[in-house]
Amino acid sequence: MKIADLGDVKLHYRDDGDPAGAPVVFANSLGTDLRLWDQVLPLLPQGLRLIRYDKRGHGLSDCTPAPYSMGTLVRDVERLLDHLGVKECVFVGLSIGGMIAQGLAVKRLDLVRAVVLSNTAAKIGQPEMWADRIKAVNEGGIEALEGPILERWFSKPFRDTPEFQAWRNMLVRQPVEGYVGCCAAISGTDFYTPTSGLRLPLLGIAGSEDGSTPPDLVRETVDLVPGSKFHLIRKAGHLPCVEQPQEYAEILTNFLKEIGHV
Ligand SMILES: O=C(O)CC1=CCC(=O)O1
Repeated sequence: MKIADLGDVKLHYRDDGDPAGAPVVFANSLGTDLRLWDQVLPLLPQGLRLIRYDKRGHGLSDCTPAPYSMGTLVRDVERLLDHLGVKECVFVGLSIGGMIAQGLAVKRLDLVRAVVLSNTAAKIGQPEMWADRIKAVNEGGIEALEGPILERWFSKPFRDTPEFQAWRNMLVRQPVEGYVGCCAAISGTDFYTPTSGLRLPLLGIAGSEDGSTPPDLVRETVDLVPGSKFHLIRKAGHLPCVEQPQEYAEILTNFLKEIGHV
């Protein structure tokens, strides 16, 4: 098991693939851990260095007291990548992971040469909505909201599969502190202006059934950066890397090839 001790927080991460290969870094969504990418990584080309991590309050990383700020979450991965000696990675971020991707790209262009913004936006939801969610989860646990969350995460057919139950388990076992900590970080984030200034290769990915960050919202952010590409995955909700891993890996592979990362 790999743990990076960053002083105020210890982060759990995995560093797979070719240690000398071009790095690709993956950041997970709210309420999920690095297993989010389990089905995609084996389908990517050989020769890449594949790094993923559990953000603060999630998975096996430390769960520090809420609330968190987006600045803290960006600084965590910045320090993790410095610790690992990573430069010029392709950063793939899903949902809050995609917000972290935007924040990191704006701050550290030496670390990020291209971004994949999956099921994310420069701004997700309104502060009132996040305040309601934080209150509901603090009072009733994640189970209080699991139904609507899982409906946003997955398309109806997927919710009838045995695999669905495992993802539900991941969600409801998520520590409340880490969950509401990250809700606060999302609530306080509006990256429209900084993201508009980015000039780097960018691929946007959306899921046709995504109830959290619908395709039009993802597209709006992707279009802030001239020359960006956009791909809609059908028959998938907020987590297309889970529902359609083959297509997800294919789109990502094509992008990595186009920008000469493989
Ligand atoms: O729970 C949701 O609505 C999905 C989600 C929003 C931000 C994130 O990271 O996941």
